[in-house]
Amino acid sequence: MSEPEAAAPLLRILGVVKRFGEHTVLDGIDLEVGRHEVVVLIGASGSGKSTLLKTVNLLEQVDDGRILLGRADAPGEAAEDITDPRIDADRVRGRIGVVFQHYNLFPHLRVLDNVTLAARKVHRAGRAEAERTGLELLERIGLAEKAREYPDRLSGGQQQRVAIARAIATDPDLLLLDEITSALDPQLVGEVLDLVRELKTQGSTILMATHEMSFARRVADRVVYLKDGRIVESGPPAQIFDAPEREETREFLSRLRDPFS
Ligand SMILES: Nc1ncnc2c1ncn2[C@@H]1O[C@H](COP(=O)(O)OP(=O)(O)OP(=O)(O)O)[C@@H](O)[C@H]1O
Repeated sequence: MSEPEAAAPLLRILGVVKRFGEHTVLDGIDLEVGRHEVVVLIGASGSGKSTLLKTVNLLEQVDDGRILLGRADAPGEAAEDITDPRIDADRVRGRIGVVFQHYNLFPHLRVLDNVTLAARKVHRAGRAEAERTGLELLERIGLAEKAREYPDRLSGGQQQRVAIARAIATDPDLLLLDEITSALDPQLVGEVLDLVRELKTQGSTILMATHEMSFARRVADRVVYLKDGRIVESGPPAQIFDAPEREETREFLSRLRDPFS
């Protein structure tokens, strides 16, 4: 499918359905993520947030619908149907940076090598070039002095920032962040939040899932409330958190203990 207009969204999720056996986990999801937009998925445990991110990253195959991914650096170029079964999944994954709840850094590799590994594999960058870029990235996230350390010498928040640096080292078109703060002590959440906000300022396009409403409020351009695999409501944080239009959204938020501090 061709997307000639410069303003075409970077990501278009069109009627996506995902079933596990009899259980329909994504029930016709339509969602667009604009260039440089930060879209945050919220919803109860089991509502389908992670599964949606996994369909975009091709870790799960859709049962119906399509997902189109454009190029960040070439807005006029045709978006690619990444759900086309003939697609090279590894190549598509190389266009998408992913960070999960658990940082998944390689414990036997120093911080710098963790950051450069993907860049070297995906882009076949030489060691010297990858290290230069890796050090710049570590500088950007304020961890240059940890470049030669092993991950277990870093706090959880620092490890998660390294995982984010690793995800952006390949200069991906899209970043997927799945519950990246839920394994962190509350006092470490702020430093990860600051980094995500910085990425946003620098123009990254981000689709993320979180249970932390304060995080969603502070970083999202748009918040999407998912319930039972359907989008109930989507809008700017002020709408969703202060004046939700749907009763179901209001009920979900009122059940949460997080007071959006
Ligand atoms: N591989 C799988 N096989 C079978 N069922 C699955 C699989 N992965 C997810 N599910 C089910 O799909 C539903 C949605 O799960 P998902 O992890 O997407 O929810 P979530 O909103 O991300 O939840 P949480 O907030 O707890 O991470 C759940 O009922 C889950 O048990």
